[in-house]
Amino acid sequence: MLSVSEAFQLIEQTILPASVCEVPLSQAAGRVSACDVISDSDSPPFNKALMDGFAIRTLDIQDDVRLKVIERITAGEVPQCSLEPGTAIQVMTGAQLPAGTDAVIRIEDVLTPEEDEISFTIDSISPGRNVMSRGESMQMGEVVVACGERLAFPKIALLAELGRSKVSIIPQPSVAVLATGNELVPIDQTPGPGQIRNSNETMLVAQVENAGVKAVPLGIARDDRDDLRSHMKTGLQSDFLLLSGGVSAGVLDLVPSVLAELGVQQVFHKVHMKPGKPIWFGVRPADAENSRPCYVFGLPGNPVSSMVCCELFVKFALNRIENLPGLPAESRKARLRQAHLVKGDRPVYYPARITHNDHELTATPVRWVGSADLRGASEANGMILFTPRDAEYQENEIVDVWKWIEII
Ligand SMILES: Nc1nc2c(c(=O)[nH]1)N[C@H]1C(S)=C(S)[C@@H](COP(=O)(O)OP(=O)(O)OC[C@H]3O[C@@H](n4cnc5c(N)ncnc54)[C@H](O)[C@@H]3O)O[C@H]1N2
Ligand code: MOO
Repeated sequence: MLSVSEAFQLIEQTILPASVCEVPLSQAAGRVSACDVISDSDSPPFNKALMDGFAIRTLDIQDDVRLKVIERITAGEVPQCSLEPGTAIQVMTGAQLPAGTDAVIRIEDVLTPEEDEISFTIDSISPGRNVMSRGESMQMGEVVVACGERLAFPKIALLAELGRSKVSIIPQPSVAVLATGNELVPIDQTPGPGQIRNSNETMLVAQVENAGVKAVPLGIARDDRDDLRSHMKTGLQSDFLLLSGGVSAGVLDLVPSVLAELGVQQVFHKVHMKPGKPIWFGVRPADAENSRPCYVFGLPGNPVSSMVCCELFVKFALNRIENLPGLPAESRKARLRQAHLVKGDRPVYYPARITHNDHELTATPVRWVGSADLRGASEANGMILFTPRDAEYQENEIVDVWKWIEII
């Protein structure tokens, strides 16, 4: 059976990074930049007042003084006067500092703020006080966004400051999620005898969205060739189709054969891991009707199998199409907080609480009884990899972990 690392290699070889496109900056949040962005200007573009007050030249001032106010400049205005000894220019926050001035006295620090004259004490001034110098924040020629960087709101704001109203990005892949199974009912219904709610669909949509990509739920397909075929046809119009259920050895596990009928070529089926062993992956190549390939994951129906396979393989695939490095590269080292015995011969991706403690990560396995135990896994924010071995894993050993969720 395929190993997890062989499965990663096959996914990497099969998925081609998407072509670059140019979009308005307003549509770029969350996307990956397809090029380096180099600043074409200094920021601020001029020496700038950071407080409402009076611009002065500190060198001219020897003692506590009175100065004559010769001009008033608000943000957006350009200074007209130049400073003479014994004068000051009133400035508002954001205004360009007049030539020859090098500090701003805050209006609160002026002793007698009269219409055209001010007085203040020498200790309220020093060169550069309340001033941001030209280029102090950013210099022309600096790389401010690296190719391959995800554009979160701080970088979007910086690109706006730079006037990049259009940016080159890797487009967001489209993802469809389809649950399969006769036993499933929608989550707003009460299951009848032998039935359960379709929790995997909502879970997978949330997981994909946690990776910064929108996913469209397609509902439930019954374990029936015609119903599977018609639902799958819709899903195959996306860049990714995530299926859950129907990939192991049961009489109604029809997913692989219906996918084959629809021209989806199997890349692998079954990986030596727990949970998630029956995972299926394939591709419907681009053809006359479809300009782009569709990559299909048949995720095992057990909720935690689907969850773990999505965290490992689907997220790796999403990163690959966005031309990003990703899992397994994102594994980290953590100190195990309690002894753990691995049963069986498959590497186990075990749900765990990963926390930051002082200067290191620690990992505590949650109480979990297997791939159908969603309640146990719901206490986890990540997973520990336990590779099989005879000896028990000891408390304080260093293990490989993946954090699923950054904020908890
Ligand atoms: N003879 C064998 N039996 C099984 C094997 C095997 O190798 N040989 N593998 C086991 C493993 S491991 C897993 S995992 C499951 C995966 O099976 P399927 O992908 O075929 O999934 P189903 O049989 O359809 O369902 C399994 C389980 O999950 C529940 N389920 C399915 N869909 C959902 C959903 N959308 N939301 C919530 N729960 C769902 C379903 O009711 C079943 O309880 O197969 C083992 N069997
Ligand atoms: O490996 Mo399965 O995924 O045990 O439930």
